[in-house]
Amino acid sequence: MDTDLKQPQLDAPLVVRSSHISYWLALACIVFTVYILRSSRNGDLVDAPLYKAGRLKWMTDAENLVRDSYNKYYNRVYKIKATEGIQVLIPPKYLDELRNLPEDTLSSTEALREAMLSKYTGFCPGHNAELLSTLIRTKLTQNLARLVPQLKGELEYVVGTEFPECRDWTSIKLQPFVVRAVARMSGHAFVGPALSRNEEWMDTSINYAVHVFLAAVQLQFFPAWMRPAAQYLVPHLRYVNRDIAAAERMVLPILEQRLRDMETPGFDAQKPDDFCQWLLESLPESEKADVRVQAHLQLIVSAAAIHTTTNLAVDCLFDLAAHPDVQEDLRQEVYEVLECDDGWSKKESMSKLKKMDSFIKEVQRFAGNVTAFIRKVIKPIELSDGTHLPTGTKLLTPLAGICHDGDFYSDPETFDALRFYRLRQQSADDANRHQFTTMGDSVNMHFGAGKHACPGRFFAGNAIKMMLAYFLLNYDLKLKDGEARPKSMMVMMSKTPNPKAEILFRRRTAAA
Ligand code: HEM
Repeated sequence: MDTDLKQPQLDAPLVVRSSHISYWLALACIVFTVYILRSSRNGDLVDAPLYKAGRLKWMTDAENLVRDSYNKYYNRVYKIKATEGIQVLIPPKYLDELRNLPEDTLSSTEALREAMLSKYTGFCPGHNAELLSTLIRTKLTQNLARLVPQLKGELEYVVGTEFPECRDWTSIKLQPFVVRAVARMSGHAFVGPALSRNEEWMDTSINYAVHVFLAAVQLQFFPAWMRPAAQYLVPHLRYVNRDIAAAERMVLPILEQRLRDMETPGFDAQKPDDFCQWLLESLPESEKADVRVQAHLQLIVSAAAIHTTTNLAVDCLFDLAAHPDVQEDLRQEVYEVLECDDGWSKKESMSKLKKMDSFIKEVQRFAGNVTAFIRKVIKPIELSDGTHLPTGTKLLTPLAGICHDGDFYSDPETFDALRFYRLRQQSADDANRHQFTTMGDSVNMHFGAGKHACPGRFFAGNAIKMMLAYFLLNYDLKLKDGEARPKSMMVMMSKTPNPKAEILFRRRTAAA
């Protein structure tokens, strides 16, 4: 039986449906093709070998090119000329020299501003960037255990209202459902329950990132000198502005209510525990009540959280469907940790899901992004091998190559769900070193490195574990007959699960 998800909300005009996404991706590809066929005049001042591949190939096959170039120039600094001009690829052995350089020497913010054309798209948290990361790292991460029952409630609600019953095996297009589930769960933690179930908020928080990305792609089509005028020709910039206006309109009453409540005696004892409240307590006095600041930061945090977490959750569900034996193993662990002895309400439960943690990390090794550590050189840098990186150089690490390097992973081409679980058994140090959220070496780069490493990875890890646990307890999963695990899609350097791919679900109680 093939069933499309029951999603009345998809009729709302602001939602980017998966067919629309395909349309815009196709448009983006055409625009980019024209762009890359124009000759690039990017400076090429770094003395390192250039890996040659057609720029069109970079648009569709970047993963294989990164892996091939990594192996070809093993342990050496090299250059590629991809869709964004010349970029310098840094192998793991040089990352220790770079990861902790100050922002005024090697900048993550500048690299992001350039890639997202923030001058036009407005996509940048600006002077509140550090505050944003600090609040995620402290308030959100410290509250994870307390948030579990609330997020579980959101998950049950979204499954109850939008997921088919699946009495028998039912084919489900997964990505459109998961993105809404993740948006609800994150919305609860970010903007609070009053807005997290509001359809317009859902649409806006999901679509803002897509609109920014597509606006940046369209703007790239024009040379820099034309952009001040060309910005008015870019339809997605209008959508971005519309998202911002909608967010401000929706956040305003929440903000006003909070400000009134904060004047009420006894408010502290029952104050809401969400990003909106933490911002109110931490923003500079002049910005606390400024709805433009609050709404913009809410959109930025949603953009950072929703699609990244969705992609990995979808990939995990695809891999569960492809590996029924892993389903059984993980289901048993979930049952023991969460279902017995009221585990859902215990602080340490999510970290006790060690097999699942290993599985998610292994899925990310195969399906995660192909590059990481996007940086721009602000002051010239000299690497220990003598390579000179002048001001303006754009850096990346070849993550897809690192993830399949036999020096770092035994039998690297084999998907081994319990690989990191076993490594964790080796010693107390290893128990910490091989967790999904662990960083600090030059190999675990899926969450970046150094000061700008992803502060939201603990929240993402928890949300994904909850979702997998919920599906394992309540459903069996399998691939459609005769089909292989759905392949990821490459859009320039970004890798995403196929938004149209379907797998089969059957409710376990119905099957029993
Ligand atoms: C599986 C899910 C996620 C992945 C793969 C991911 C990945 C990343 C990566 C690669 C970076 C750049 C790090 C660097 O360049 O060093 C980053 C930055 C960031 N992420 Fe995540 N992320 C995820 C989920 C989240 C979530 C759930 C949040 C919010 C709760 C979040 C908030 C941020 C923020 C604010 C930054 C910017 C940090 C800074 O520049 O200081 N991310 N993320």
